[in-house]
Amino acid sequence: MIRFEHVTKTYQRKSVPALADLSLEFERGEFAFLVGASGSGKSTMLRLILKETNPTSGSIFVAGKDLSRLSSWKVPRLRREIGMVFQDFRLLPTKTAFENVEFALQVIGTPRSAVKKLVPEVLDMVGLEGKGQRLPHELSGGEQQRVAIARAYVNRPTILLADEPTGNLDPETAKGIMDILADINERGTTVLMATHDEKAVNRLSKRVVELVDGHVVRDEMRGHYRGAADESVISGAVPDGDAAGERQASAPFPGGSARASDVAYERFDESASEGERMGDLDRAFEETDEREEGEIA
Ligand SMILES: Nc1ncnc2c1ncn2[C@@H]1O[C@H](COP(=O)(O)OP(=O)(O)OP(=O)(O)O)[C@@H](O)[C@H]1O
Repeated sequence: MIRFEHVTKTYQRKSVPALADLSLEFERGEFAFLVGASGSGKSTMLRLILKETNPTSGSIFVAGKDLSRLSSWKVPRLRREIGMVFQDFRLLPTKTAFENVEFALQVIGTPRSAVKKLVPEVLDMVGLEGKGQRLPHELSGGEQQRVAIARAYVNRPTILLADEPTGNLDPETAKGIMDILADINERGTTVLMATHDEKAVNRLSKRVVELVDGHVVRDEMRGHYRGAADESVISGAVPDGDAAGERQASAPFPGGSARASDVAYERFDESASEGERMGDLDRAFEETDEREEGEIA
């Protein structure tokens, strides 16, 4: 369903690759978490799947298509097969919950009769029955994320990508959101979720892929948020060998060895590039202007 073959991605003006020789496959219908420190490459993986940006080298296959061979006019069609959910919801503020979801169908030319049927159905599915006429600011954070999920799922994408969807939510609200994502996965959609939400990962017990500096350091089928190496860091034990030492030095989470200054720099870089990221749904269907990044498409 999604395959990365020796993918390296180096952004312009960066000496270190965001992803380095990454090879990984996600099967149809799978639910996988991407975990790792800020700047480890999780969002870059999601952007590559959406063809928002291109790899520097290597190949990516999504739903049977080699993205490097996908002509630009076919990119919107690719994105129709992929729903996307963000940490900050990205709803259109002047449109109601119903209209936000409706808009996703309108831009792909769905007939009015189908829109009328599908929007209430999906709003019910995410637990928003009776709240379709509310504007985003009249909804709680959890409810806004439900609208965003409804919008991403309304045309039944084969893949749902979620970038820290519970990052702005309290644990109980986050749990509700995770239940919806699990339900969507049960219905056959492949779900890939980048997250720092330890509880969500541990509760669902799905595949966990951990990235450190653009490398996969762990890939477990029924994984937990922290791997065995992280636990040894927390308990103070120092693993033997260079690789283990290096891994520990890059440990993403509390344990005494996370490189706080590096993380801060990465966050700074990210905020600089925030404008390049995918915005509201209307922009999501537009072609990526790779020239802004100075990349060769
Ligand atoms: N558009 C961009 N231009 C330049 N560098 C970028 C861009 N996007 C990401 N990077 C850099 O690529 C690296 C990986 O970033 P990425 O956003 O993929 O990490 P992440 O694991 O998703 O982080 P977070 O958990 O904070 O979302 C970082 O060093 C980051 O600064």
